[in-house]
Amino acid sequence: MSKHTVAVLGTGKMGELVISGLLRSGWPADRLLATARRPARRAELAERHGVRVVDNVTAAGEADVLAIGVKPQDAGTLLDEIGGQVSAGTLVVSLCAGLPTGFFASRLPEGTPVIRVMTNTPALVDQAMTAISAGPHATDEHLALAEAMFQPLGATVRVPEYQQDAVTALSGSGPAYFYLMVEAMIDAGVLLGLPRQTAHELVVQTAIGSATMLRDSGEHPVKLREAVTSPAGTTAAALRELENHGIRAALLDALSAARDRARELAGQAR
Ligand SMILES: NC(=O)C1=CN([C@@H]2O[C@H](COP(=O)(O)OP(=O)(O)OC[C@H]3O[C@@H](n4cnc5c(N)ncnc54)[C@H](OP(=O)(O)O)[C@@H]3O)[C@@H](O)[C@H]2O)C=CC1
Ligand SMILES: O=C(O)[C@@H]1CCC=N1
Repeated sequence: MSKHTVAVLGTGKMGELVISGLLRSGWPADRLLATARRPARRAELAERHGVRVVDNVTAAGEADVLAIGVKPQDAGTLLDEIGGQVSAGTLVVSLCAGLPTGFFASRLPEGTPVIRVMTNTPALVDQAMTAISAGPHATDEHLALAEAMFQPLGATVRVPEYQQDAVTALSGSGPAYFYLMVEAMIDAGVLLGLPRQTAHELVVQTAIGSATMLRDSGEHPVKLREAVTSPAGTTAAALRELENHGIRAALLDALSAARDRARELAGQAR
């Protein structure tokens, strides 16, 4: 795969995760390019990762894989800038929430292959969940290349593009839901009189243990929950309160809102 040159256009949080993950996986730094808007950010990226930071037009002309790391609202402007540099031999990989591959295809030369990817921030620790969809002109070879780029960052799955807004709601935004839960549990521990640091340690290790069991035991979460829930015990008392407060309904509404917001972002992008 190292024969390809990857440029990340708009290297913010996600773009930097892609670059650092590729470097950790052994991708040669001289086959990576980054672009950024602010001079301070450009200098930071060059110093931190040893990659060449160039302007968007240079990157689009030199690289044969363009990873689009800007916010959905900024993608149209970026495509206007680079459109003339892109050829049918360039693979465009969008990291953007909401934007369909057609958004890119309609602004790039006819025949440009486009792939849509939804990854998440645990890429920082090589535990990302990345869903990959083929758009116009993307072949199996292009999908394999996108997979090779994201596999070092964690797990990958191929999904039909129509599922990507739901994926975004579930795993793209998902880390934030878990962090909110952890934050609230730590506060609850403090309310019950535990020192904050102790509460933090207890909750984080419980989250890691629970996640590891979910992944490694092969058991359904219901079974794992039942094993914790003793008759007339403490867990049942807590779960009743969570249900009283509508935790399931809250999650159904929250994820629907995230999915709807992804659609709105697509509608608003120019
Ligand atoms: N954060 C997350 O958990 C996830 C985000 N995504 C998607 O990833 C994309 C990036 O998100 P995220 O990394 O969080 O956002 P960031 O704001 O951290 O990164 C976007 C970067 O793009 C830069 N930028 C904007 N316009 C240009 C341009 N014309 N040329 C060069 N650089 C430009 C911005 O520069 P400046 O800082 O100077 O404004 C910024 O550094 C979004 O489309 C988002 O939907 C997908 C999955 C998860
Ligand atoms: O909040 C967002 O719009 C981005 C996309 C998924 C996670 N963060």
